[in-house]
Amino acid sequence: MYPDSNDKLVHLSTALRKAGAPRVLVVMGVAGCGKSTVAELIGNEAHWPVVEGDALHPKANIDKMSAGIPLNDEDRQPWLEKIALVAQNWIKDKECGIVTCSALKRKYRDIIAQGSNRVCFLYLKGTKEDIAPRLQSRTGHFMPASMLDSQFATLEEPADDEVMMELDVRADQQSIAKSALRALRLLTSDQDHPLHRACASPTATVKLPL
Ligand SMILES: Nc1ncnc2c1ncn2[C@@H]1O[C@H](COP(=O)(O)OP(=O)(O)OP(=O)(O)O)[C@@H](O)[C@H]1O
Ligand SMILES: O=C(O)[C@H](O)[C@@H](O)[C@H](O)[C@H](O)CO
Repeated sequence: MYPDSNDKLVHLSTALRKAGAPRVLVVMGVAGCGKSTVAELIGNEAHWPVVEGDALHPKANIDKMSAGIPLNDEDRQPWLEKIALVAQNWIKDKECGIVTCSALKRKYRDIIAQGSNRVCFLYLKGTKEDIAPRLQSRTGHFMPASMLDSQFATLEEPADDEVMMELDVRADQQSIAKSALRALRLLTSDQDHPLHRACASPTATVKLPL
């Protein structure tokens, strides 16, 4: 059993527990679930670089989403390939890094991971009711809140045989990031692993969702 089983915010897949500590984190989930926020917090704490996946979209995709039209597989293909390149370059160079990407379908995640079990998806799991208010109150972003239905319709939640960790979006962002990093660190006792660069306090408290 996963050693930190008291932490209700995280759930590790069997594939992740088998694979051990990853080198690349893909923070995934529907629009507005908190990918950029959580990726930045983990990146700051672990001293890993963060790439914002939205910055890799072709302009046509941004225009389409801004107009309230959901992307299709064909639209997403070149974008996913760029994200895959970012992830695979880190692995090839024996580096670590974090990239944000909605990665809504399993076949998208397969494109990114390219069969590597060093790539771990951090899935920010929440319901429409949890996430809609965040999108509605967010300003200055191209993604209209009206797109949330299509995001959920497209979403294929990652399964237990994928290298992934589920995180509960109902918690505050600091707790989510802290829980994720602590769980990842427990996957390796090798203190030279880049996950241990900035060690979190083992007694850090975790705020549970209401
Ligand atoms: N755990 C959280 N609790 C409350 N609010 C949060 C949490 N995480 C993020 N937020 C807020 O929700 C909004 C959406 O977060 P963020 O932009 O990080 O999501 P995202 O998944 O990156 O969105 P997108 O896919 O549209 O780029 C922001 O205003 C952010 O401050
Ligand atoms: O796959 C998709 O439909 C898109 O990538 C979106 O999810 C956005 O990139 C992003 O989340 C912006 O809000």
